[in-house]
Amino acid sequence: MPTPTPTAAPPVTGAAPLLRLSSVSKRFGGVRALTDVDLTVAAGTVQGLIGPNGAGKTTLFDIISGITPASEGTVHFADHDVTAVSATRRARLGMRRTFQRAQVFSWLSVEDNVLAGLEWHGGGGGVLADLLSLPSRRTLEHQRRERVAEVLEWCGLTELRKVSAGALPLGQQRLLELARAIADRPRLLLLDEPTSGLAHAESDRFGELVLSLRGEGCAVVLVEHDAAFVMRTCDRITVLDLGSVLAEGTPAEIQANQAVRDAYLG
Ligand SMILES: Nc1ncnc2c1ncn2[C@@H]1O[C@H](COP(=O)(O)OP(=O)(O)OP(=O)(O)O)[C@@H](O)[C@H]1O
Repeated sequence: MPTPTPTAAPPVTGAAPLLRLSSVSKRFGGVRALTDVDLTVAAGTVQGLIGPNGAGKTTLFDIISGITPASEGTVHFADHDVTAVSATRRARLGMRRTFQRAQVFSWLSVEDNVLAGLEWHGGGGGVLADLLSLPSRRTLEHQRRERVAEVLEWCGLTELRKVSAGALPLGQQRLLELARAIADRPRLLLLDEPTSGLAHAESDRFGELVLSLRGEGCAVVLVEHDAAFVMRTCDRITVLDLGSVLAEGTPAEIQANQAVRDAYLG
């Protein structure tokens, strides 16, 4: 069956902020990695985060996802103050993240990788329900399998579903990581250098999938070094330099910003 081409829907406008960072700073000993960073991301929009090496992008991602605590400032997500909330709890609220180095369970099949993205809600009755194969458990299992099939089709991975994830080339591992991240319909997706190491066609496809997610109301924040990808995929862009926000605006505004050109785009 041919893979359906995801349609790039327009951004959802007028939405309340889903993610809001206020005056976030981060120190590592004597190193100031971030200083007074504000960031607001609405549902159904794609926000790019760019800046030179060492600007603080990864640190900001770590703070948003809860891997690293901020030294100062607050993080609000989905109407909750999550500043002091664990990464696991943030994930339960609907936050998902991919990493600079694609992280897949290499020993599992492609479809089991995506299934793993759904498993963590628990099995509706636990081990006992499994042992007794209760109808509620069978229904849940069926729904999960259906969702996995849907996501694999959407990411163009259906024909590879039985293949070990570790045997996939990088481009398909990135798609698989995305498939696992979106299986549970996240509200916010954080993508760390999603096109790194991808061929042009793969990166184009990745961009289409991101725009399609946006059309479904998912907010996406992406750190990316490929400026062309950022310009065509993002609704708004935040430029970090030396740990501070240098500029924020639409791709056109960022492209025309002289300070940004000097510091980053050249
Ligand atoms: N765990 C740490 N301990 C000490 N310093 C750190 C730590 N993590 C990051 N830094 C420093 O914080 C600053 C920001 O680093 P960060 O990795 O967030 O930048 P980046 O924009 O993601 O860079 P790149 O584009 O190279 O990935 C750098 O000066 C870095 O050396």
